[in-house]
Amino acid sequence: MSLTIAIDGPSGSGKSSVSRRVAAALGLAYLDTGAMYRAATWWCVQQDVDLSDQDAVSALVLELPLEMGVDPSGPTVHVAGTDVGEAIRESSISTAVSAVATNLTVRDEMRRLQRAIIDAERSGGFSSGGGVVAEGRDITTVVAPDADVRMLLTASEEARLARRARDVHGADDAAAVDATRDEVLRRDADDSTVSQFLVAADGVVTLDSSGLDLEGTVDAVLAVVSQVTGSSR
Ligand SMILES: Nc1ncnc2c1ncn2[C@@H]1O[C@H](COP(=O)(O)OP(=O)(O)O)[C@@H](O)[C@H]1O
Ligand SMILES: Nc1ccn([C@H]2C[C@H](O)[C@@H](COP(=O)(O)OP(=O)(O)O)O2)c(=O)n1
Repeated sequence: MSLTIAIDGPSGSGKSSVSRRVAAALGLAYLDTGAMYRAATWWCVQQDVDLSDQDAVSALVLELPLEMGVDPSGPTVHVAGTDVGEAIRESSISTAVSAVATNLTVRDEMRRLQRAIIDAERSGGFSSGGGVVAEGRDITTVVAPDADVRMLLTASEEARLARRARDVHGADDAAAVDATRDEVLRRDADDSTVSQFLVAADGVVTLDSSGLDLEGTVDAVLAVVSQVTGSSR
């Protein structure tokens, strides 16, 4: 049986880490849609385009030579044959990505690509039975509102800042948390002008991971999947 799981949430809520593990546990493909917006941003920066020039950014992204690898044990992102998996996580990209992700032509194109990948995986790409865990900001609402399981992963601002500070600066003291505010809070504010990921839409199950560790959050998602699908696969 093919299974599509859609997970949205703000920065640092744990979408990527949790979705990847859920996909591995269920033998499904894993699609990180945020990585696609990051790759588009990397490409525009590489091509020296002014990110505030909406037309120039749109034109470039419509030709984006992007390839997403969806194996949860080693997801990959290639642009024009270059492995950009690490480069797209740099702070310079995190700071710039919302300018590209709020461009509506870019969003249309990214959604088209995301639906194509999800559809291909539904009918058996990575997973023999077919299926995918796709995560981002508008997967439950716009990209795959027909997913079998739709979840909003949340966490308190404090937990999200501390997690991102540990990831980026290796510490969660006051200075590290402060240095992370722009990457988390300003970005969420900008991103939420074009996507609704702070409150669950109708039919979307909310999971607050503030008081859970990674393993506990994965287990909680798997429990929701079992409940919704009526099987533990
Ligand atoms: N309960 C939890 N759920 C998910 N991630 C957690 C949890 N506690 C700590 N973390 C850590 O927080 C970070 C979450 O980052 P990430 O998965 O990139 O979030 P997002 O994709 O939502 O921005 C990871 O380093 C992860 O290991
Ligand atoms: N479906 C999506 C996924 C991500 N985005 C945007 C919002 C984010 O600022 C960037 C990067 O997303 P990503 O999930 O990598 O962000 P995190 O750093 O994990 O919080 O892309 C989006 O607009 N729609």
